[in-house]
Amino acid sequence: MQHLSGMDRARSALERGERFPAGLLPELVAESWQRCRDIGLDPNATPREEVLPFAQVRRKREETEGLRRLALAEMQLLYSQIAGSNFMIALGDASGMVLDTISDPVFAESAAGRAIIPGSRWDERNRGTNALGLAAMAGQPVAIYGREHYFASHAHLSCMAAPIVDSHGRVLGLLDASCANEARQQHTHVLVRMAAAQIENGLIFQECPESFILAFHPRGEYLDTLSAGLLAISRDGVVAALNRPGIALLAGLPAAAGSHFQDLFDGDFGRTIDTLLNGGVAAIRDQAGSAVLMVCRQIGQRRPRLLSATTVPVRGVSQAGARTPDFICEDEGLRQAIADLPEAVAMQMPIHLTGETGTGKELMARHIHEVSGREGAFVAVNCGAIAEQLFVAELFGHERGAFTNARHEGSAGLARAAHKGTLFLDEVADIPLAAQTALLRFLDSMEVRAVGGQHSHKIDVQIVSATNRDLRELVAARAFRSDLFYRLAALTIALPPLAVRTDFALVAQHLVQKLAPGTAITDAAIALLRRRAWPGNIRELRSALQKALIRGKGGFIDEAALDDASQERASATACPACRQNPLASRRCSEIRAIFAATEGNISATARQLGLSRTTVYKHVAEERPLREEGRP
Ligand SMILES: Nc1ncnc2c1ncn2[C@@H]1O[C@H](COP(=O)(O)OP(=O)(O)OP(=O)(O)O)[C@@H](O)[C@H]1O
Repeated sequence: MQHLSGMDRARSALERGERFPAGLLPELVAESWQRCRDIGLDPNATPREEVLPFAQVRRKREETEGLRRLALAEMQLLYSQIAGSNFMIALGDASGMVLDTISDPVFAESAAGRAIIPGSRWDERNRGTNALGLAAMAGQPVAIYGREHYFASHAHLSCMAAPIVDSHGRVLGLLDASCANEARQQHTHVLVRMAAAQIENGLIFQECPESFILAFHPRGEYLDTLSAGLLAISRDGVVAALNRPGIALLAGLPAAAGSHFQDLFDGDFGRTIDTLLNGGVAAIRDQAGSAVLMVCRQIGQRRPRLLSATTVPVRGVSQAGARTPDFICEDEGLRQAIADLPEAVAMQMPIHLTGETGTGKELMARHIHEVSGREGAFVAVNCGAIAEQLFVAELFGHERGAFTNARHEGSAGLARAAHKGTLFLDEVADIPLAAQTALLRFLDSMEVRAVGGQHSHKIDVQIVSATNRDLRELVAARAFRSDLFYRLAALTIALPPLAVRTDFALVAQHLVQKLAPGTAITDAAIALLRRRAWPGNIRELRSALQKALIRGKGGFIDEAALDDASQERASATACPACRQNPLASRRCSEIRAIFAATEGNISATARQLGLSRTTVYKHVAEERPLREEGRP
């Protein structure tokens, strides 16, 4: 007989409507299954995917503004801690409605990722047993692994949620990390709980600017940790707020807002504050007789002021920026295109980069220099910016007074400056014809002779060139020497336009971290940006994000922080077949917006979204006329 695991037995009891044998499931899960069954949910049915209208999401976001600002900063940090493991971090309101998500792009594209969106409701009645819904109901951290989810269709997920609670014990919101079941990591649960605790502490600072904030713990080395009790207290010694560890440490005492310092601690409030304000650590006893050490974390201000996001103590936000390398290259096509780089640079093959403006040609050239490990300098020459008559002298140098306007002391030239390094010839299509011959001669011999000089110098450089023009066309028009073209383009790498890059989300995330380390950008904001056309490519995205950072005053970028150009694209409508279903229509409008952004290119849309061309076609079929390329 086949051996059945505890979970198999529990699920089979669930499906047959029988009692769940004791001990097979965590108690919270068994109770939740029972409630779901009692309200008639069928575990094998498709869960109700209720998504509330955006106006409601916006209202909720406004109500929870302070919480959201802190939470998004923490979510961004969590994102950087667990990045690369196929997961999503969501902020929910107290009822389990999703307000914002930040996710790994792989998860965002999965069916679950597309279901956990702002406005989606994850309460038990809608989605059966799940971490967000259960944490909302139980008011405590909950992890639901795989088949513990009530609905069989959620069995591939693992979710961990922790409530964010104020000092009255009210649940203010929920933090959730969801991932593919096989990718789950034990420490994620701990990280989520820590992040929730960090937000709770942040809220105390944010909401009590006039109070002293005191940290206490029986052991000094814990005063700086999340285990420390935090106590916000007025100048008169009245407690304004306490965090959860504080309540736990003072168990049995009236540890709540409204109590007086002396109800909790055996010591004079004024004298204790004096010690603390002198930078000291106060060693006192609580009223139950336990010794604690206490320090002051905030001196209350006399008048209230608005705390800006930066004054709220948020844990090591700059780490997020440090983690990210400068060069993002997760686009599959681009990765393939650069797969041969190490061999090419080992053989010192000239590499030619093509791509529209702002697609990252110069950064790629720098990356090539890095890959080559060459010890010399990276020297960039903007070929379009040097006057024709000076080109050869600038590149190869000149002797003293070799020509009118020659620098008095002469110059070794840019090519020699790149000796043992990389010479990057940007805008190479603009090299004057006469200079092309000199360049070709140099590439053949790797020898440089300065204008007016007698001697040649052998140099050792890696050549990288770039242009956003079509060199082949220039060759055909005889504006560029064909032999030079072939010499330069031993290996050609084409940088894709931003609109078709499959790693768009990572590029956006990265740019935000470069511009403002630790600042969160939500999935919804990235989805809107992704739908836009980007003629200026990554450079244009960078300035759009810069503007969003200025507009989004909360220290994060969400949909509202984006400019009108981004919002307009959001209104792309779904196809007639999808219009009735909120989730389907959201996905469909995304497909249609990207289709528009890529100028009706079905392959590019499919590639960017990881869909088949047939699927894309289904959603855009009535958008005639399709381009040649656009036929499925
Ligand atoms: N792969 C990438 N990852 C992260 N940032 C990038 C990437 N590629 C480019 N950028 C950023 O985009 C901006 C434009 O890049 P870059 O100057 O390299 O483009 P370009 O193609 O050389 O532009 P142009 O043709 O106009 O000279 C820069 O701020 C750069 O740091």
